[in-house]
Amino acid sequence: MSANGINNVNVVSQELLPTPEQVKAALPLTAAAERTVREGRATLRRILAREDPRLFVVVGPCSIHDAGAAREYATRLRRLADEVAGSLFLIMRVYFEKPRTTVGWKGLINDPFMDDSFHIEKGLYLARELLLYIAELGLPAATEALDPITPQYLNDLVTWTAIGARTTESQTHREMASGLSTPVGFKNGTDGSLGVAINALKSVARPHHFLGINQNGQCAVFRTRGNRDAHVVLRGGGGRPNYDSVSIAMCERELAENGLPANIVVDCSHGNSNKDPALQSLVAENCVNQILEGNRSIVGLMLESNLHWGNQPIPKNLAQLKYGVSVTDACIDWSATETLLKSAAAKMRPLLAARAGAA
Ligand SMILES: O=C[C@H](O)[C@H](O)COP(=O)(O)O
Ligand SMILES: C=C(OP(=O)(O)O)C(=O)O
Repeated sequence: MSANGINNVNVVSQELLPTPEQVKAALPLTAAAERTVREGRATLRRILAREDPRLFVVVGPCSIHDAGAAREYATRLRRLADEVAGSLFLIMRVYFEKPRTTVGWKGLINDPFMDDSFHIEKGLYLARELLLYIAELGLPAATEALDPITPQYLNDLVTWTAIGARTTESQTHREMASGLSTPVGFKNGTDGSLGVAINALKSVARPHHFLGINQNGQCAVFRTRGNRDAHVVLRGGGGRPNYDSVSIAMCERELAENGLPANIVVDCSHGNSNKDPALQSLVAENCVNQILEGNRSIVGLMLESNLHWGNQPIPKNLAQLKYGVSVTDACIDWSATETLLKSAAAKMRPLLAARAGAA
């Protein structure tokens, strides 16, 4: 506490971080990684504009806690992405920041060693290193932007950004997203409310003026153009799913009434599967069937998937951690992921061929 008891009353300590420029100098964007990001974002924009008829799928672990397991997952997903590329555009979920309902492990950046040592500097380097590896594989990455500063360290390696259900209503996150260089998905609220996401879309498309840090780590006023590639992510909530055709039609109507493009991503996990991973494939299948029956607004899906099924609590003795198993929400395993995505791709193929023929 300061001597006068006025400042820093509740602050225990502060330490300086390397600037975004310094972290990027240590782990620079390579030509191969840049190509992945540029092409990935361009593909997404074409999907959002209906110039590419494929469905994009954000698929991967609920959270990254083990960079080695994430690399193995990325290598497998890279191969699968090629196999299904005719119908699906796969983007790996690479989530480093976890918004908690109350408290809990807040992700690899916040506490990379999962032992309450909170080595945030190490977390930033690990996150950038992993994103670089994945981009160099030629696999686009998606992440949640939770802390408004971290995109300055990482966003050049990201293809799609999420704003989570707990922060969609936050002005800080809407402002930050208005300046992001990626397409951005806003989740509906945890109570299932769509209104907060619609308001977010109306806000994020506009210019904003707000505070942030620049690449040199200095405080700066940012003036943004507005993000025109924002869309809603339906994740269910309040005890009810919202991926069914009635919910989708209601969302389409809300978007139209607010002059917003009819672009909807369905998160097959969270409130849409009542956090039961076994239900994710039913949700995905239902959405694909809606598309086959004529739906044109569902442009993307999200799946929580890992090398192995389920989840595990973080043990005190980290040697007891099971490899490739989520430490946050329960995930489907690799074999279920492969089956689900191959089946979705096969079902979509004739439709895309018919649409291509008609064009
Ligand atoms: O996706 C992950 C979780 O649903 C989110 O971080 C909230 O988790 P919690 O309710 O366990 O805190
Ligand atoms: C936290 C997440 O989801 P939501 O914001 O929908 O709860 C997530 O996707 O990791």
